[in-house]
Amino acid sequence: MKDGCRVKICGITSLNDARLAANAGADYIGMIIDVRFSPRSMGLNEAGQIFKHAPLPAVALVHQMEPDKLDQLLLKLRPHAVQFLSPEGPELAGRLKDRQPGLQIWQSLFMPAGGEVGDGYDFRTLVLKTRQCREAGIDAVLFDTAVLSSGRCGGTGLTGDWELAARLVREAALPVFLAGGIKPGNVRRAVEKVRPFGIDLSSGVEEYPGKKSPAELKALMEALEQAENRKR
Ligand SMILES: O=C(O)c1ccccc1N[C@@H]1O[C@H](COP(=O)(O)O)[C@@H](O)[C@H]1O
Repeated sequence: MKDGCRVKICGITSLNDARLAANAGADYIGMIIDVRFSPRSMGLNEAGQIFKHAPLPAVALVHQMEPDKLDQLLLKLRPHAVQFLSPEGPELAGRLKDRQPGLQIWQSLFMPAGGEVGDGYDFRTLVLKTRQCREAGIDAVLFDTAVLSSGRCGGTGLTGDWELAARLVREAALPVFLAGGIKPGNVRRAVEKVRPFGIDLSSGVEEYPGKKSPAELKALMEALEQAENRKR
C-alpha cells in the first residue's frame, strides 16, 4: 500500500477530468451527487458514465440524501466510498455496508475558517466526533472548512485552522483527509504542517467551477512530491 499522502481530486464532472486526475497521479476522484448548493453537482444518470469507466477509486459525495435514493445510488454507481457531507454517516454506515460489502464510508467534519470560533468546533468535540465515527463503522474522516458566519460547510475554497487540523490528525481515531482551499501554492505547507493521511481538493485545481486544469493538477502533484521528499 502507498505510504505517502493520498490525493483525492473532488468535484469531477466529466470522464475527461477523471482521466486528467488519474494521469496526474491522484489516488481517488470524487463526484458530488444531487447536492443542490454545489456548482459541481450531478444526477445519478449523468454520474453513471464516470463511475462505470472511473480510472481511480470513485467516491460519491452526498448531502441529506433519502435512504431510498442512497440504495439507488449504490446499485447504479457501485462507488468505492460514499462520503457524507451532512452528519448522518454514522447512523447509515452499517446499513449501507450490508448492502454493498467492501464499501467505504467517509464522513466530512468541519473546522472553522482561520480566526472563527464556534460551539462544537473545539478540539475535544471534534476528537470525540472522530471516535463516534469509528465506533459506527466510518472508515475515514475529512476535515473541511466551515464559514460559521454564513453557515456554509464545505466546498468553500477557503483554508481552515491548520493548527487545529494538525492536532486533530495526531489525536483522531481514524485516517484524516485535510480539505478546504488546498492548491498548488499552499499544498506543501499544508502537508508539512498538518501531516494528514490524505488531502482532498476541488477549486484549487480548476480552470472554472467543474472543470479541472491539467496545469494546476501537475503543479499540485509536483509541490506535493517536494513535501514528500522532504519528509524522507
Ligand atoms: O466542491 C463542491 O462544490 C462542494 C460543495 C459543497 C460541499 C462540499 C463540496 N466539495 C468538497 O469540499 C472540499 C473542499 O473544496 P475546496 O478545495 O475548498 O474547493 C472538496 O474537496 C470536496 O470534498
